[in-house]
Amino acid sequence: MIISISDLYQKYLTCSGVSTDTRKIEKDVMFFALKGPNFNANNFARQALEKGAAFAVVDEEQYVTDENILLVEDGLKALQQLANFHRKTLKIPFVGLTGSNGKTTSKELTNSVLSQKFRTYATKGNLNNHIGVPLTVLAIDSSVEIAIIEMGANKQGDIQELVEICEPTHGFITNIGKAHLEGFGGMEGVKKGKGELLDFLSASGGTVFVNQLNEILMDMVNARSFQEKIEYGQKGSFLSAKLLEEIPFVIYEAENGEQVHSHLTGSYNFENIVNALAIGKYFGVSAEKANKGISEYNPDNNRSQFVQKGSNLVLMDAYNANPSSMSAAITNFNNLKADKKMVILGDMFELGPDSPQEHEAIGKLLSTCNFDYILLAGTLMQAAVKPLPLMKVNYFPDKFGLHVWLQDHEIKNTHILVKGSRGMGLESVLPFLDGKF
Ligand SMILES: CC(=O)N[C@H]1[C@@H](OP(=O)(O)OP(=O)(O)OC[C@H]2O[C@@H](n3ccc(=O)[nH]c3=O)[C@H](O)[C@@H]2O)O[C@H](CO)[C@@H](O)[C@@H]1O[C@H](C)C(=O)N[C@@H](C)C(=O)N[C@H](CCC(=O)N[C@@H](CCC[C@@H](N)C(=O)O)C(=O)O)C(=O)O
Ligand SMILES: Nc1ncnc2c1ncn2[C@@H]1O[C@H](COP(=O)(O)OP(=O)(O)OP(=O)(O)O)[C@@H](O)[C@H]1O
Ligand SMILES: C[C@@H](N)C(=O)N[C@H](C)C(=O)O
Repeated sequence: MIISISDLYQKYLTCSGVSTDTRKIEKDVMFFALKGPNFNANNFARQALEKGAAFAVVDEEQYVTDENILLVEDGLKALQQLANFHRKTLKIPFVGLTGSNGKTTSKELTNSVLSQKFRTYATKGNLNNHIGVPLTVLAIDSSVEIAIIEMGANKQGDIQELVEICEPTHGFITNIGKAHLEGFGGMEGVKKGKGELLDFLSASGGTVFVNQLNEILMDMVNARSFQEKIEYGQKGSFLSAKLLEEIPFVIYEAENGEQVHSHLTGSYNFENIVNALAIGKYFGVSAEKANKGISEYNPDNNRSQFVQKGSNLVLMDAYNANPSSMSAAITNFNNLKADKKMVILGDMFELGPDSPQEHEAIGKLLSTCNFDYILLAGTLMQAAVKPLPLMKVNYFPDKFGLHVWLQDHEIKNTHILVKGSRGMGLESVLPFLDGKF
C-alpha cells in the first residue's frame, strides 16, 4: 500500500538523514530510490537496508520485499513532498538565492557572514536542483536558526519548482547573465526563469534584497511589489562598501571604515561580497563580524582559486563557464600585473544557436587583451580563433592536443588563467603546469 507523506514524515523523524545513493550511504538514513539515465535505484533498495539504511522508499511494488521498504507513487516526487512537509515545520528564515553567476560564492559568503551570529545551514557544494534542494531542506534540523538555499536552473520553470519545495522567506538574484541560454531560450528567458524567485517572494509576502548598481535586477524587482524590499550597494542605501582593489584579491572599505582583505579575485566577486554584507546587516550581524566572515572565506573546487604550480601561479576557474563569467574572468585577468601571462580557455556549453557568436565574441575580447600565450581548446572554441589573426594563438580541437602542447613547452614564471565549462574538465591541465616538462 502506498504510504502517505505524513506517515513517511513520522518515519523520517526517526532517521539520521536522507540518502539517494547506496554508494555513499550512512547508518539509519532513509534511502530514496530515484531513476536516472543510468540506473533504476529501486534495484538497490535491499542493498540500502543491508548497508544500514533504516528505510528504503521505492516506487515499484515488486521491490517491496521487506517491512522497511516503503512504497510511494513516484520516488522523486515523494522526496520533494517530504522536503516541503519538513520545510513547513521549520519556523525560521529561509534565504533563497539564484542567478546566472556567483550563486555558490554568494551562498558561501552569506553563510560565512550569518554563521558569525547564528546557527546556519547552507546548501552543500552545488546541490541546487530538483534533487539537491530537497536533500538540502531535509538536512536542516531544529537547531538551525537560518537556512541559505542555492537554487540552480537551466530552463524556465526550474526555479518555480524549487521555491515551492523550500518556500524562501527572503531572497535575492546574484545577476542575470548569458548562462544556459539554450534551455532558457535567450536572455529574456533567463530573466523570466530567474524571476520565478521574485514572483514567489512577491506573492508570499517575502523580503527581497537587490543591489541597486545592477540595473537589470532593479528593473526586475521594480516590476513587482514586495512586502519588504532592501536596496543596497550605493552610498546612502541600506548598505554600501567601497571597492579599493580587485586584483589579485578584492580589498574593500566597509561601512565601519575597516579595510577588509578577501581571498576572492575580481570586481565580480565584490558584487557577491556586497550581497552577503547586506544580508548580514539585515539579520543584525555586526560590521566587524560580517567582515570577519568575508575575510575567512577561501574558495575551493576550481572556482576562482589561485594555485601555485612550480614557478607558475594558476587561476583555476574551471568549474564552469558561460559568456558572462568568461568575459569577467578574462577582463579581470588582463588587469593583473605579471611578467608573463597565459590563458587556457575551453568550450562554453549550453548556449544553443548563440554558441558560435558567443565564442567569437570571446575571441574579439581576447584581441583587445595583452596575453603572452592564448591556448584555446574544444570544437566550439574554434569560433574564437577567427578574430585573432594577428595574435599568437594555439588552437586544439580536443584536450589531448592541449596536453601534448603543454608537455612540449616549458612554462615558467607565468600567471595562467584556466577556464571552461564543467564538461571540458580543464582542471586536467594542472599536472602539466608546474614547469617540469
Ligand atoms: C539522480 C542522481 O542523483 N544522480 C546522481 C548519480 O548519477 P548516476 O550516474 O549514478 O546515475 P543515475 O542518475 O541514473 O542514478 C539513479 C539513482 O541511482 C542511484 N544509485 C546509482 C548507483 C548505485 O550503485 N547506487 C545508487 O543508489 C543514484 O545515486 C541515483 O539516485 O551519481 C552521479 C555521481 O555522483 C551524480 O552526479 C548524479 O547527480 C545528478 C546529476 C543530480 O542531479 N544530483 C543532484 C543531487 C544535484 O543537485 N547535483 C548537483 C548539480 C546540480 C546542477 O547541475 N545544477 C545546475 C542547474 C540545475 C538544472 C536542473 N534543471 C537539472 O537538470 O539538474 C547548475 O547550473 O547549477 C551536483 O551534484 O553538484
Ligand atoms: N557576480 C558575478 N558576475 C559574473 N561572473 C561571476 C560572478 N561571480 C562569479 N562569477 C564567475 O562564475 C564562476 C563560478 O562562480 P560560482 O560557482 O559562485 O557561480 P554559480 O552561479 O554557483 O555557478 P554554478 O551554479 O555553475 O555552480 C566564478 O569562478 C567566476 O568566474
Ligand atoms: C556544472 C553546471 N552547473 C554548469 O554550470 N554547466 C555549464 C554549462 C558549465 O559547465 O559551464
